[in-house]
Amino acid sequence: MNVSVRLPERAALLLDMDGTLLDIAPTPADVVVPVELPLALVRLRARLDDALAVVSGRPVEQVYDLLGDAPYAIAGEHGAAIRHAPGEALERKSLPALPAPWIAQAERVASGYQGVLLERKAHGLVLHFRLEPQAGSALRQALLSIVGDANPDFVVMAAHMAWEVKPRAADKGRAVAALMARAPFAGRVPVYIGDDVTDEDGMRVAREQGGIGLRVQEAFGDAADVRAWLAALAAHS
Ligand SMILES: O=P(O)(O)OC[C@H]1O[C@H](O[C@H]2O[C@H](CO)[C@@H](O)[C@H](O)[C@H]2O)[C@H](O)[C@@H](O)[C@@H]1O
Repeated sequence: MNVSVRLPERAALLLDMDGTLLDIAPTPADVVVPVELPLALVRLRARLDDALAVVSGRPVEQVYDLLGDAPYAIAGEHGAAIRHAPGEALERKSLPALPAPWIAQAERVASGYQGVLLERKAHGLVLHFRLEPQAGSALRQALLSIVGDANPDFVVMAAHMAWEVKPRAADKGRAVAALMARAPFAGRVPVYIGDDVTDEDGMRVAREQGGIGLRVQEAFGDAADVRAWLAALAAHS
């Protein structure tokens, strides 16, 4: 794909991870980080005076394990936790705990399928059905009956071949706002790139702050195209 996206002057890059920087893999543990990616991010980070963040649904620790300090800041669990700078302690939002009976119920649901994975997060859980796609709608119904469709604290959110129970108060829009309020992001033009439902909040806040929100599928094609674009930008740094 011929990508013609131009980075504005004084941009801040806010990048989703799975499906944007990394190709989607059969399971969350199977993702592969191409060797060139951290190198390109490090060069871009220098060009942007450190204003480069990864904003992920994964816990911050997992993003760090995969990308190290290539991104200056990392927002994890859809903004529930933010590491604002390399080596800094995590800033955690005060969020409700996932009720223990929900976890037990979700475990029971997952155990009814061979190919369904239950992923736990500090304030949520995910049922992955990529290995058993036909389970998708039954899993959604099961989670909705566990959580309810109007719970004030938690929501069942669609993700790529997965359903996630997450706190309503954690979203990528709030993560972008929190990042953009501090150095080295403050005063820059946010450019948010993402591919999933959860990324729509990040794109919206980037646009509200005078920046750009780009959907991978429309602006680039796929994650390999995003990486090629980042590598080209880095090469011209
Ligand atoms: O916000 P992101 O960085 O894009 O993270 C979103 C979710 O990514 C992971 O799940 C997704 O990617 C897996 C690996 O490619 C894939 O197997 C799965 O089907 C996708 O849903 C991760 O496991 C979740 O915790 C993230 O919320």
